[in-house]
Amino acid sequence: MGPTERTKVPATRMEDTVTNTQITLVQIDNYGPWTVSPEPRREMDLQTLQSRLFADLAQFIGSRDGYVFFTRFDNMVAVTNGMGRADHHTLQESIRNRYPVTVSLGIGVDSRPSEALEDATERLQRAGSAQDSDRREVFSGSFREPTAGDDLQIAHFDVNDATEKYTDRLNEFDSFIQIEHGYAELMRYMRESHGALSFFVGGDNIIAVCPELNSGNYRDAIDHVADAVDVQLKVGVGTGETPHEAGFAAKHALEDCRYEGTAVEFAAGHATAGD
Ligand SMILES: Nc1nc2c(ncn2[C@@H]2O[C@H](COP(=O)(O)OP(=O)(O)OP(=O)(O)O)[C@@H](O)[C@H]2O)c(=O)[nH]1
Repeated sequence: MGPTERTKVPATRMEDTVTNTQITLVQIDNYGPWTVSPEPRREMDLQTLQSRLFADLAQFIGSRDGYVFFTRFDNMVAVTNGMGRADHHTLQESIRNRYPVTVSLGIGVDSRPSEALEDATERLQRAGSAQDSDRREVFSGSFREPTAGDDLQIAHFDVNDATEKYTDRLNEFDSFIQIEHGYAELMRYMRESHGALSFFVGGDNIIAVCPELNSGNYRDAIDHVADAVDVQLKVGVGTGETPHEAGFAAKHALEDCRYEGTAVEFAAGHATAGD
């Protein structure tokens, strides 16, 4: 099968896979002081720099089948299964060559995404503060073996009928509040219950990097958000060796939800033994 093909599989099959997530924390070095040196810089210039840096990271990491999320822009979280030491060095060098700022990279691997991020973060924190002027371009990581053959699980959540309920009825700010409420509740629940990391990616979409979860876990998450803030979600869940493979399978599973009117669907992003 090609790398972007997928097979729809029952949830029970997904529980047999071994997941391991490699997380890279990208942190702009000494950014706070830079934003006010020698005096405060124009806000839209900072916004331009941040969004261009995110776009460049998305291009670089995406072309290697990884995912990156903008989170707070001065710190960004990437899922980098499939990217090794050399790729990370090239990324750091390329930013240094083209931007007025540099970035530090911490890399961690764990079956729980939150633990992988914790490890990645500790590596940077041990080297000094984000605002130490002499802490630059930290590079510290453990990398997942490319031959490990393990999988990632990525869940693509979407608000049901957001266009009809919000976009076509409410002004943009009130629509945004509704979507943000759903996001805040989901991200907290998934983090606290499962060590999953959920990121708002635009529109009404949230992508979560998850450990091995089953369909009951996802139903509980959806029910929790509906009960807490009255936002109705559906989710496509994908597995694969790279974030792109898993995330692309998740998008197809989400289409299956739309087609079948279900709340949770699973798909595998590559052939598994026995297929
Ligand atoms: N990042 C991202 N955003 C998307 C994607 N698909 C849709 N969107 C965004 O989500 C918005 C709403 O689109 P839909 O989710 O298809 O619309 P909906 O009204 O909620 O309809 P249903 O999802 O079918 O219930 C769009 O305007 C896009 O901004 C996607 O795959 N990725």
